[in-house]
Amino acid sequence: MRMWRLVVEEIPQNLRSLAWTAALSALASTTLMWLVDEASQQAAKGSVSERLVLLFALSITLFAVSDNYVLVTASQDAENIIHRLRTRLFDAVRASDLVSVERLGRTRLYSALTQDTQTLARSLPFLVIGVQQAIVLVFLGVYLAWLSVAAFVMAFGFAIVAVAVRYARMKALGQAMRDAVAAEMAVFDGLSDMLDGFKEVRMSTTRAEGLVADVGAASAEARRIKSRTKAQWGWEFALLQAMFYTLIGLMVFLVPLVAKDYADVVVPATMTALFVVGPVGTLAHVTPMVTETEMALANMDDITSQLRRAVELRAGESALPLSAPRHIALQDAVFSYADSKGRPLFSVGPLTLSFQAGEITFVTGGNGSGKSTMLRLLTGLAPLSGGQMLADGVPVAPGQMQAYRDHFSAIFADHHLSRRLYGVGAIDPLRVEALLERLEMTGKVHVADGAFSTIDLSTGQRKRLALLVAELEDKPILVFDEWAADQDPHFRHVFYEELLPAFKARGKIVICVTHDDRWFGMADRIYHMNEGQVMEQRSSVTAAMELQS
Ligand SMILES: Nc1ncnc2c1ncn2[C@@H]1O[C@H](COP(=O)(O)OP(=O)(O)OP(=O)(O)O)[C@@H](O)[C@H]1O
Repeated sequence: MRMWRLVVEEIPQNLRSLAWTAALSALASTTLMWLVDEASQQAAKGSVSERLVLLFALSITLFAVSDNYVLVTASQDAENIIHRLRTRLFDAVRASDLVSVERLGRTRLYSALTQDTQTLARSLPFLVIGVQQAIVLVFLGVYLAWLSVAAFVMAFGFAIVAVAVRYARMKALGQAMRDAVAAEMAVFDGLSDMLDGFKEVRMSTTRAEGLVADVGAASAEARRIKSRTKAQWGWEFALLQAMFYTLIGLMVFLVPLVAKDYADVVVPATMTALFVVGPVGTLAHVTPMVTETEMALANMDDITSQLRRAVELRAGESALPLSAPRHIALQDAVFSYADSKGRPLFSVGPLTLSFQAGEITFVTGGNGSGKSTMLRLLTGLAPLSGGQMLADGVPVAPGQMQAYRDHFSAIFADHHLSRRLYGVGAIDPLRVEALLERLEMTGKVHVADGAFSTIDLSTGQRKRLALLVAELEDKPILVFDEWAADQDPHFRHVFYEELLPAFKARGKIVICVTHDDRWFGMADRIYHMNEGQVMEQRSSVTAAMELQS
């Protein structure tokens, strides 16, 4: 059972104290039941002793204190477990490759981090209570068996049937619950579409209607499945209550037929049966949570292991150092996107390209020709399925991949700008000021406490801030994927004629995906891509000859 394994692995230090306190709390509730029984018998004979009252008060205190400890510890442990699972998931995402993360999709990752962790937070404390109530049942069972074996067989035969029926029903509902989760995911997908594409949705009534209809249908499906399962729960709940009354009936009508002493056996047995009802009800309530928790854990395990598989393929990536290269290249590099069944979709290669320090290389090509895919390979974000990656003429070893990636500052077409300037070390305010001025962003944004004052800016302005971060990072290789496409003509000019040559003069390897043919003359080398293949249109030799002529 995943749940048990998780608890044993994650919170071994509290397991023993939890078990002891749960047993103590169970002992206190059983003592309470026995005291009620004793007190009623004493009351029937005249008066109740003060000792019983004192014991009663002590048992209640013990019960309250131990129950509180169990609940608080279990809830805190649940949060600890969730924190560790989340951190593990973050680490797995971080260490995985881009293709695996894209294949999983945002919706699945979000739902694991929200819905599944919520299920765990809700159910883990209840499951501990379930264990505690099971201990109460054991104590009650011993007491009942001591009173009357017949009463014990009736009560516990009944309890086992009640919990088993509930568990079997929940197992049968497993598929329905999985369908409900799938429908919930479709709702999440629709919500992402609506929020990410809010402008597009707002701009078209028919698009908005289509989207809302789809989300509505998914939500209605989730409602239909959940209502159906809840209707069944309703019936089961009513049946369970009816069974409890039947149990009391058995105690008062059947037990007297087999027990000799009515006052000493039937009354306490009926009382005990009444106390059995609570724990059995709790167990019946908690049992479905086992299925829910197992499903949530299975989903989180599946996601983590999918990501880990990608990590294992590239095990030990961050182990070896790699000094800043002056020359990088792809040699006969091959890569294919694959669908969920592993069938190849778009392929690139074999690609052979090289990039030199102190040179500007442009990569051109039509939409969908494979430029961004080539950049993913060159930057080590997607794994090569053939060929190799060279740094200073030497193949980059698997153990050097992270060190290799760390030499890049890349601004991809879909660049994400964080407000905080992560990983740039100590920030020199004067240098930041100068950079903001150079990027013509003075007065619009400033940097304070390691963060931009705002990133609510235009797309072009955000890309300028990304360039500022790249400047601060001062890495030897710079990659710009259609960076200038979002800039105005004036700043395009600044980019191609001032910023790129400045990077080149500082000995950087500059790689630029661009459609701006007006500035093709600025490149030392131009590669053109077409349907996943590459050809060199201008080498550094031809560029030098062009300059001379
Ligand atoms: N994550 C992905 N999964 C499957 N196929 C993909 C994925 N990303 C891109 N592709 C496919 O790879 C092909 C090349 O895409 P790529 O983004 O590399 O082209 P590009 O030259 O950069 O295009 P553009 O100029 O439009 O940005 C496309 O036909 C696209 O269908």
